[in-house]
Amino acid sequence: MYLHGSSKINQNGHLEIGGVDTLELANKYGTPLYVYDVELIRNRARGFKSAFDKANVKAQVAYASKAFSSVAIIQVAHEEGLSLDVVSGGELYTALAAGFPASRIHFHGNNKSQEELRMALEHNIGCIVVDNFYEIELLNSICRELEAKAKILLRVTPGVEAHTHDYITTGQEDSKFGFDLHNGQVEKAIDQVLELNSFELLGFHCHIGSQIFETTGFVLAADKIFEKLKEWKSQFSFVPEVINLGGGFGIRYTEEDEPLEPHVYVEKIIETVKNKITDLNMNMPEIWIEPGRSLVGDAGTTLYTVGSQKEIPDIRKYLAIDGGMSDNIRPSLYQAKYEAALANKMNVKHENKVSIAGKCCESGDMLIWDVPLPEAQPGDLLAVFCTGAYGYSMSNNYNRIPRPAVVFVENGEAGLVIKRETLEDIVRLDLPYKSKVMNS
Ligand SMILES: Cc1ncc(COP(=O)(O)O)c(C=O)c1O
Ligand SMILES: N[C@@H](CCCC[NH3+])C(=O)O
Repeated sequence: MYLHGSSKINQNGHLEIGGVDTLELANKYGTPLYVYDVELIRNRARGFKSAFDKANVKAQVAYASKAFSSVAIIQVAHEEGLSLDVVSGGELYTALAAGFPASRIHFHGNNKSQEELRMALEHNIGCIVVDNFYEIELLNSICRELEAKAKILLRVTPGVEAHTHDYITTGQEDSKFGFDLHNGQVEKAIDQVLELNSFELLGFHCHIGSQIFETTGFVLAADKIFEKLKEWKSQFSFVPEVINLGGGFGIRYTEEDEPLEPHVYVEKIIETVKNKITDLNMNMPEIWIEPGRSLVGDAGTTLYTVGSQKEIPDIRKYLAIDGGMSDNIRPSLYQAKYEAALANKMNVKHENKVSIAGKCCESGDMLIWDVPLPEAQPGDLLAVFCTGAYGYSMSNNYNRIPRPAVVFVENGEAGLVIKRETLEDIVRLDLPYKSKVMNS
């Protein structure tokens, strides 16, 4: 059994995270419960940051808050000196509510609304990552109205796509994001933004995919961008201050995954950029990266209470838990794989294969197929590991199931950071039809 970060088996044979017994957590806060190992998040953040510091390279490590956004995690990101990537007014609002410095917030998205762009400008955020021609027009008109100047990166699509273990390079990448690097779109965008007073162009951004286990894709993407920088230097007399190579660094969900340490990705990126600038006789740009999953993914564990079981002789045993695709949609959406254990029976051999079913009214609501566990009883506590990224952030109220609570643990202490939704919350936004008709 692989235990991440500070997780261990304690004297009672229970799973302990951050020095806290998970049974105590389940008793106190109920299940399903997301538990985050804060020390592990801090270590990951320091792994990325210190690799830049050691090389004496100016950098920003921006936490991609889509992986898990809440006031508390953003406060931790701030404490660790990270920057922040947001992709919506909601994520931006959360960041501001957490007191995150606006100057270190970067705003992404392929269809930012007028309201979102206005909010970003009014708070004078650090950078808007402009995605398309419509956004150039829209942002320009809002900048004029507010008499503001926007610091921007242009998002480019380099034609490198990571498929976790390998890469394809395509002439013209089929992506909804960014300006294509190969068909003149980027040149047209640079030309437009350099002409307009509304913009201060800092540089370029690209993101090649997620859950990537090698450095090859980042090197390929940097190669392609730097090839172009040479042309743009003579064409526009423009040399970027910032190159943002996105996120996508992989983590270990199961034994099939073999991620690299954060510093390995960073060192390779620095080496590549340094070689390129020497070739081009250019100053070293600031390097920005945007890890999401690799900061919070394996720091998250979901605790569930075991309920019903169904055995189909010679076929399969189903074990149902008190959550499912409403709190973790990744298995249904991406056939994502996870490992699990019975948190109250950690020293009992995990050797009976069972399949973990959620409680939603959907046959596809299966969390894990064929996972080895001890003989389980109703009331046992199931821990599903590595659920910290895109778990809570993609949770939903399917079947009107309230979303779980979230707890942070560190140094033997636990703190509730997101309350469990209640049944009252479920109907909070509902209005009776008849009275609405009568009142209107
Ligand atoms: C633009 C951008 N930056 C950063 C990320 C974070 O990716 P990950 O969570 O894989 O690090 C994503 C998501 O894939 C993204 O689209
Ligand atoms: N939500 C995806 C990753 C999306 C990355 C954001 N662009 C996942 O859970 O793996």
